[in-house]
Amino acid sequence: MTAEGAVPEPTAKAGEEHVNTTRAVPLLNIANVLTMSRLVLVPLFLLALFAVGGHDPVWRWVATAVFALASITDRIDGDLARRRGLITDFGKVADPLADKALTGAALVGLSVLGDLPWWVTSTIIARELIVTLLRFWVIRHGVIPASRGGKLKTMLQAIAIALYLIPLGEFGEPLRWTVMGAAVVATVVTGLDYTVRALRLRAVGRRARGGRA
Ligand SMILES: O=P(O)(O)OC[C@H](O)CO
Repeated sequence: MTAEGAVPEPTAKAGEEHVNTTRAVPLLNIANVLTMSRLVLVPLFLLALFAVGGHDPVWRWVATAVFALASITDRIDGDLARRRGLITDFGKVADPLADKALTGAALVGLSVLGDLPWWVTSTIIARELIVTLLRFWVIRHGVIPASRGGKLKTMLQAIAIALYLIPLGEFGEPLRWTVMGAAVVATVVTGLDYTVRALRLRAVGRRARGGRA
């Protein structure tokens, strides 16, 4: 990673990984600042979630509001980066990482409080960890940005988590389970898709380097 990020070649299609980078973009730009602010909101969210034993309705609403605010930055930073030409390699790596920190913290918090089964949390965190490791494994060949499926997965996770955070009582159970079920399926399916993308990118990169790793 260099001191500055870069925008993709004009020929690169949106949502596809690419090897080459060209025009320099300052790292300290509004899109990246928003991405980093998502990370700053994670401890604040956890403080609100665990306040007064973790099941106080008022604090659950506060935790939901902080989580929603952090999730909204995910929409805004991506849009700003695209519209203002602020896409950087740093942003492509940091954006999914910030999302994973937020969703990971929320899932573990909900499981610790006994509100969400651990198998859901473990499945999602295992996928996020594997995809992150894959991204770093192939980084010398290029960056794998978030795909449309990955963005949809993150949105489903955020809605499902919000439904668990909001004190809906037992009435909310069917809705919670439906959305969380869809989020788990999207998480696994997109994880497999990224695995294929990483292997393909590595193969192309190795061929370009004459067979070297
Ligand atoms: O599925 P990933 O790892 O590409 O993550 C997607 C991002 O969270 C979308 O902002």
